[in-house]
Amino acid sequence: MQLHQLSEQIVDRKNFLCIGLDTELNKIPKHLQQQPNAVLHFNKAIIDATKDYCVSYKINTAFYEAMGSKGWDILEDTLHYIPNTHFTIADAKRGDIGNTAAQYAKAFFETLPFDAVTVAPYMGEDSIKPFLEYTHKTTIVLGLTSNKSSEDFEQLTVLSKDSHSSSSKKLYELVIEKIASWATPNQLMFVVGATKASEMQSIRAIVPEHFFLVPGVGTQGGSLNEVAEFGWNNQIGLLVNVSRAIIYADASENFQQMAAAEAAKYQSEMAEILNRKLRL
Ligand SMILES: O=C(O)c1cc(=O)[nH]c(=O)n1[C@@H]1O[C@H](COP(=O)(O)O)[C@@H](O)[C@H]1O
Repeated sequence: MQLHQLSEQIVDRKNFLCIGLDTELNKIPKHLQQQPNAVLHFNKAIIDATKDYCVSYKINTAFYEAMGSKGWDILEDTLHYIPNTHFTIADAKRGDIGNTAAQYAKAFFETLPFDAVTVAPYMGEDSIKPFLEYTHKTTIVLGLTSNKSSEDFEQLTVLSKDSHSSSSKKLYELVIEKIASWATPNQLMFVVGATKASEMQSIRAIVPEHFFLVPGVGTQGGSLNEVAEFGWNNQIGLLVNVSRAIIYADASENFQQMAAAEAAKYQSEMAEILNRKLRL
């Protein structure tokens, strides 16, 4: 699925919710933990329960890599279980020199049929371009991340020079501005954390047309209304990820109903925002 199709799904399904499948064996309901292939079983149950309330699933590869080769099989089986009406993201945060980046791109876009992959931009152009060569896929670049440590590097003020002038900017602003010139908004998204909603407005001014992947609503405390207030663009432009607050909504035998109820709550808040914004 490409980004224009994701926009259509958002309007049709009346939500811009991405559910993060950050599954850990010791956090899933106790009664499932002893079953063979418990993590896959849990993921399928969560997808069955929530697919009507979201438009996307994000599989954070770390949770599967941590399980060894069995984990990679579960990741693959989970991906194939997701309906093709949903936008699929490999949250892998890759970033390496050109020939290695080309192998990462092949891994997530060819060997595995993900629609999108997250990448870390700090090794520069040759680490991103191999992903952008897949013009029918989406590359999601970390912009301003939701964690406190984004202060360490992303938020540093740097001097930006070209042949005519120099000005000071935040490093993440420079990164977003430069990378936006490497591909069209049809194949490029930026991660902007929901915990950084106030900065979202100035990022929108740099990239008015791009989709943002917005993690940090839910357990990390970001506000959905603030995200909609500051991150909205004229094509909606927002995909909000929630992981733990939905998938671990309940640890009892009712976990599916409770995950569905939590996802439905986000969906209806988003439907209200869409109604309000699209009427303007
Ligand atoms: O790229 C991401 O998805 C990401 C970027 C970021 O700035 N902050 C962030 O939390 N994430 C991811 O988004 C998910 C957030 O999970 P919850 O806090 O449980 O909703 C995790 O998979 C994180 O790795």
